[in-house]
Amino acid sequence: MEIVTKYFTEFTDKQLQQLQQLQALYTDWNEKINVISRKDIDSLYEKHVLHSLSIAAIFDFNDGAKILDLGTGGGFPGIPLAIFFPEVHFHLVDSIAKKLKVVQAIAGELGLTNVTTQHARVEDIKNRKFDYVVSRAVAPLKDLWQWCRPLIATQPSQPLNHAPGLICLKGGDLNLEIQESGTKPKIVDITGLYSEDYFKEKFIIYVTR
Ligand SMILES: C[S@@+](CC[C@H](N)C(=O)[O-])C[C@H]1O[C@@H](n2cnc3c(N)ncnc32)[C@H](O)[C@@H]1O
Repeated sequence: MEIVTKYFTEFTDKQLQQLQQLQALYTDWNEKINVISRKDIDSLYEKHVLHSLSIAAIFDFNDGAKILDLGTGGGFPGIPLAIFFPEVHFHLVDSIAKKLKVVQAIAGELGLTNVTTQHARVEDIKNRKFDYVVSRAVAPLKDLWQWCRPLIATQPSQPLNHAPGLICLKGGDLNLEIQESGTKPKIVDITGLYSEDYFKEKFIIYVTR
């Protein structure tokens, strides 16, 4: 938890309480339904919460913005971002129902009223538009962009701080993946955001139309 407040200092008491609750909630739920690898549970705040919040360090989402978390798994990056941005709406989607059961329960126990969930393959979602799609560790950029492009608003409901698009967390050498995606993303190296080794060669990839 201290590792989060070392870098993010503007939390309200309510947000701090929600962040504090995460360790116990994930530990409990993970014993019933495995959503986080056992070795990662001990580094929940570093590898999952801080990594998810790197999006908040770069993007200042407007109140009222609508965000889809594609392949949220156990709720990353969606849950930490929903804590950080209580006025932004997060729709957390995954193709595995039991993972969403955990996410729904955790969002409920945290009292997050800005989170909804949907059990679906994202490419099957029709007639919905979002200002942004966020995603971590789900698929190659080519697939992510193909799946989410139809879901990204061309006419956002309000002026946005950043153009609508896909914002994904990725690591390692991404040259080939980006080349194969046919996109020209903005690449933000987040290594310098935090001093922990885990963040070496970690990037935010931002694709707009
Ligand atoms: C490796 S997990 C990552 C989970 C989470 N984003 C994280 O970083 O901890 C990938 C997740 O993406 C989901 N997924 C993969 N393809 C998907 C699709 N087409 N639509 C919805 N969910 C998908 C899987 O079910 C799985 O839960």
